[in-house]
Amino acid sequence: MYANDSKTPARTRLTVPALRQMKAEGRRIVSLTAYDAGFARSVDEAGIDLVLIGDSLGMVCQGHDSTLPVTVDDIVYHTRCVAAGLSTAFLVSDLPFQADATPERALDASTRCLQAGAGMVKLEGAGHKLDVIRFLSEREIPICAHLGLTPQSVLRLGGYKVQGREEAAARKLLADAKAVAAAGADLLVLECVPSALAAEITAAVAIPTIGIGAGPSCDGQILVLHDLLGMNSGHRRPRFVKDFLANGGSILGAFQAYAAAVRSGEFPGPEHGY
Ligand SMILES: Nc1nc(=O)c2c([nH]1)NC[C@@H]1CN(c3ccc(C(=O)N[C@@H](CCC(=O)O)C(=O)O)cc3)CN21
Ligand SMILES: CC(C)C(=O)C(=O)O
Ligand SMILES: [Mg+2]
Repeated sequence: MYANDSKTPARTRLTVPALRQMKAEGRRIVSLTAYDAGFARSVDEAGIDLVLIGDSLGMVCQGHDSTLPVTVDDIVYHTRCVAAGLSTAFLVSDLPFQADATPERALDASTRCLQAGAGMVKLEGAGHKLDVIRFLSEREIPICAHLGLTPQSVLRLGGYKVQGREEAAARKLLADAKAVAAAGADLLVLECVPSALAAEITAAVAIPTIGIGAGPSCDGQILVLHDLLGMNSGHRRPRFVKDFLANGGSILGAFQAYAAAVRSGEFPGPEHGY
């Protein structure tokens, strides 16, 4: 609809090589979650580079207190909805809890996500997930790894806490980041890790890093849609969240303000990091 508007220059769908090129050129990758076509259209119009169908939908759409209840069917449904609204942004689908437990299950779930319109799937962790990343990568499935605070591990972590604060944990995270890249990951989300560690990891890997609560030095930033719109009511607001609707004036204005703040390096500020 907007792609053919005479006032807007024609834009084409971002690709995996284009994302890597953005890292090389120091252009920040502006990312946001979305769960339906209406918001996807606005996100696209605002020029957001990457949209994630996050398993955070279990919390913000379904009302659970973790991401564990989310199923592959849920992710596929929301991927279809978002894909119907997007024309430019790169689309990534989260593999939900245990959909990546074995390479075969992950291949099955990933195929469904890509057939529903995603261009990449995301999975949490390293360890045995390195085999999964290798398996998918060898089968030409683009993969985003996710390290630091991995919400699907909440039962063992005992809550949503910053990861990699101690020296040994920081070294482990850096080694895991290098390992997921070597296994074939194309992108890496770093969630809730000290800013200095995220900067070190970003410099150490060739693939782009996308931060959430990981400071300003990542190659891109991501937020949960509802958080950006100030809709985190009922929960204590994590430090990395900023309400862009408060001064954005409209939903589209909030997305544009977020994109501009990430591209200029103004967001995240020191107060949003650890
Ligand atoms: N709405 C929403 N936003 C998110 O960012 C998000 C979800 N849901 N659901 C899945 C996970 C859970 N996330 C969270 C939730 C809480 C904190 C949090 O309160 N963090 C503390 C850190 C405390 C510490 O260890 O120092 C903070 O104060 O920021 C962080 C990430 C990120 N993801
Ligand atoms: C916060 C992002 C990275 C995520 O995994 C989600 O929304 O599920
Ligand atoms: Mg997720």
